Amino acid sequence: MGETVDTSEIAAQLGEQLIEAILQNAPTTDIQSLVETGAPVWYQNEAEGMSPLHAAAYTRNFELVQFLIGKGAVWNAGASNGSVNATITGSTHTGGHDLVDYLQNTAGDIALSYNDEEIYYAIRNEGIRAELLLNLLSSRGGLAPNSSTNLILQETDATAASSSENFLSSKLRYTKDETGQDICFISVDGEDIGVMMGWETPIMMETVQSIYDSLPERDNLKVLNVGFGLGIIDRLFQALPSPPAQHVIIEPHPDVIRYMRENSWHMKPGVKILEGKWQDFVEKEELIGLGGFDVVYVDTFSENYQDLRQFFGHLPNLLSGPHARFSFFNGLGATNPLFYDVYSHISELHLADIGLDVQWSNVDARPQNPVINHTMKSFATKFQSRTLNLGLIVCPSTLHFGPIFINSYTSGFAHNDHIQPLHFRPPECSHCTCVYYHDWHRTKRPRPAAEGNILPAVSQVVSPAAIAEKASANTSTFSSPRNTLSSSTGIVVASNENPARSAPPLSVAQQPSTINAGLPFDEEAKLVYGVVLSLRNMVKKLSGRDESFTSYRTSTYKLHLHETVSGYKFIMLTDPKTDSLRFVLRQIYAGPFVEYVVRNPLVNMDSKEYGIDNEYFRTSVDRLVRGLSIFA
Ligand SMILES: C[S@@+](CC[C@H](N)C(=O)[O-])C[C@H]1O[C@@H](n2cnc3c(N)ncnc32)[C@H](O)[C@@H]1O
Repeated sequence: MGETVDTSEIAAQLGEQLIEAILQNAPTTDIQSLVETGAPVWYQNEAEGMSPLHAAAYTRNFELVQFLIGKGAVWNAGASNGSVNATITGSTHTGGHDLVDYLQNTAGDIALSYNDEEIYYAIRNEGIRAELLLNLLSSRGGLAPNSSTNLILQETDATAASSSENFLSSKLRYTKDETGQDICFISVDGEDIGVMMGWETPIMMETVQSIYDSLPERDNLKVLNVGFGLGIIDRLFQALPSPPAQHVIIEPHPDVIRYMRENSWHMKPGVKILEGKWQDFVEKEELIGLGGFDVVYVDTFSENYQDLRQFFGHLPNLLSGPHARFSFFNGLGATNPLFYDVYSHISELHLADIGLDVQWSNVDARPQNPVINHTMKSFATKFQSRTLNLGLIVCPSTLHFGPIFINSYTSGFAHNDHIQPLHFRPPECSHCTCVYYHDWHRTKRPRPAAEGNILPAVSQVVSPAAIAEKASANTSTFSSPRNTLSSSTGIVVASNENPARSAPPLSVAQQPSTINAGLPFDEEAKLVYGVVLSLRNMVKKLSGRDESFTSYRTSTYKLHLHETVSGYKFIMLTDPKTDSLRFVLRQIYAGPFVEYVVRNPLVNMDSKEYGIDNEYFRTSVDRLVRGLSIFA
């Protein structure tokens, strides 16, 4: 008997070869012949979740991106480590499910992080095409509703945030946030998830204003609102110069209905409350018999795009005529710009199917006084509202083609296979300003920076002994967003706090690290930055071409560099034996940094007075680094 051939292993080898060739900028013809001879374009490696399309996006090779898409590359690879199981919800209120995380960037996200519109649009358009096709197939029964390639159809879990049934039977809590704004929560797995938050008011205001301004007739309006929540939009409808003659609200949740009753909504003139889900009424005389509506607005919770699309199908029966306006709160993939973009377009196309014309407009609805909690953070992106000819769609999150400020380097000297601290600094500084510090392991610890030499939100070097005591059972502690992370081996890390509120500095006697200490870490950072700049310039001069260096090795450490096209640098120092960490640096940049720093409006990247530290970034970087094989 002949030997068994392991085809998956061969595919993996070819896939790796293909990715490597792309990253090495091999000639396009070589890459094409690799694909022609069987290298799988759908391949996604386990170590980094990288696909050929990711690699082409990293190297900004548009021609290759087009070629790979033409050959069947998966546009949303990375959405969940190869098998897509994200749910696109039909309303805003996704219950905090992130569609991607730091290891789950799609190739489109990478293009976006480079501000590469050409590549981004090629991938996005492929996304629209593929998702439309999958929608069509599923609606004709040609595809199982939980196909692993389709973004929209699969429920990720059955918590109250993603299952309508569970949501409707869970307890809701109405309260005020710390800025005094109304907020409505449910608890999912012990975490409070905002169903509706007062800071979304500007989005609702923009919606009502745009609808109202575009109505040819404003008297005797008939308005239908699906999903009361905090009643923000209903209050705004009621506050119009000519309030609706008829105002129908569909709401199924018993706690919301109780809240409505407590606030006398059942008594308001012209208001009719239909207690139940829209699905219960949409074909019933009770609703249809009320006559066509001039305005229909939908903002539910825990429903997905399939539900929303079903609702679209009923619009011709609900709207009063060509002058009528329809709008919905668009949270389609709102935590990821690519999915958001793809699904905004898909909804537009599906609305066109039923004769609705779409117009979009923008609204910046960033919270003025952001409350730092998980829910708020995941939605605290720049908001966008989109106006329709026959309605208005409001969308959280916006495409980010603005400049991206990134500059990072690591400092310190390695021991074992462990990686040393990371520092980030704004690119404009001619001297080194440390805006982030993270250390995993080292024998020769840096000393604390001189007073006044580091920015708020940048870590202080503290005693490993003190840390070790605190975190004895835990090798990595992120107990609070503004907390101290400790590594099992010592040192530092973070405080995102105002120094005045931070823990008091350790006394000299408490600082055993000084005996074996290296330079103060701010000095060390400057030194590394200087070395990198000099080497970079030297390489450029010597090569006489547009060449850059990506690493160098001494007998005691190895320095890895990733420089983005926009000129920012990511640097790590490791043990000299470590293999290339270029991909890891790229991942830190395209993953945690873009996700939690660049796209986080709470981080002021231009600031020379404040660091960029934040819980999500730190946790993601730590998890990414600790997951590396060299860390094992
Ligand atoms: C995000 S809130 C709406 C917020 C509202 N737009 C406002 O301005 O305050 C979602 C509401 O939709 C309701 N809801 C959930 N599923 C629904 C369904 N199938 N039909 C009608 N309402 C639903 C929820 O109970 C909740 O009150």
